[in-house]
Amino acid sequence: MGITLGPNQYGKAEVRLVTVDRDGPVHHLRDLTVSTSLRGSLERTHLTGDNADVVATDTQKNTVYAFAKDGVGEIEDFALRLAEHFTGSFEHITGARMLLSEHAWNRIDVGGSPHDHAFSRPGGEERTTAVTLQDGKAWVVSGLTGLTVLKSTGSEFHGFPRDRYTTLAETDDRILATAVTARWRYSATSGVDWSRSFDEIRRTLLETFATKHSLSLQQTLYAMGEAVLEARPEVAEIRLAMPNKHHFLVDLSPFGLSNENEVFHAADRPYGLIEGTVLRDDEPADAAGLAWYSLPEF
Ligand SMILES: O=c1[nH]c(=O)c2[nH]c(=O)[nH]c2[nH]1
Repeated sequence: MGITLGPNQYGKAEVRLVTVDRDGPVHHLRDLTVSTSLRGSLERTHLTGDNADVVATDTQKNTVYAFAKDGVGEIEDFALRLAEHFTGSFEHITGARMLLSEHAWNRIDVGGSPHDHAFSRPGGEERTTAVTLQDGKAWVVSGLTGLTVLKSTGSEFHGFPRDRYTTLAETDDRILATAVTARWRYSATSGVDWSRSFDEIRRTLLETFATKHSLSLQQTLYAMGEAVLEARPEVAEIRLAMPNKHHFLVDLSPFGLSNENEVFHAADRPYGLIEGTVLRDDEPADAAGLAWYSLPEF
């Protein structure tokens, strides 16, 4: 009984591509996950390890980023462009399957107007509360998780120490993106319009993220907490956990292309994790230890 190679395909799965159309002050953002698969006469690599017919998956990934430089357009058109390129350029590649998904972003509303370069991702967000009642005392710690936001400019990061392990380039213009987890402790457990308070705190967090020019995510975190405490007297203390969802500029120079903050690799992990508490001067940090005990993230 003979053994033979059946149907097969190979490619780069889940290329995380973010593009920013910076033609003017109003930026247009696209966020895609692209998976490429190529099919064809691929017996040689499977049966003998001869890779003469194998378009490396790394090449496929680079092609996705390089093609994005010309603009993505409709995902159907982008997928067709890629498929036609792969099948048209390599003799042994006779088929291509491109799987694309697009992740939606909405403009953040600031003072009733859509912001030029700050976005939030719809969905995935939760409103939370943790009520603790012990020994006759009560605390309400409310919050939100999964508030995913991104600004395509207005963020810098430089001036950090350099040692022999530092490779990060300084930047005066980068994408800043995070998924905010916020928990705030109310100074009272009655007489608060919980719903209105939540809406106003959320709005303040979003507007501050959008409008505060950022020199670090830490600075943005503090500014967001400070703005909430300034605007909402019912809040005694706010804690924020903000992962730095890195967007790395793709080096397109090997392909003879420039990249002026247009094409990014949205990295999944590792991520920076910036956490901090913002509280009032007269509020000792551990005044409500029981309220915070064992809450996720804090
Ligand atoms: O805003 C930032 N804060 C950091 O602490 C940090 N560290 C890093 O590598 N990038 C950044 N960005």
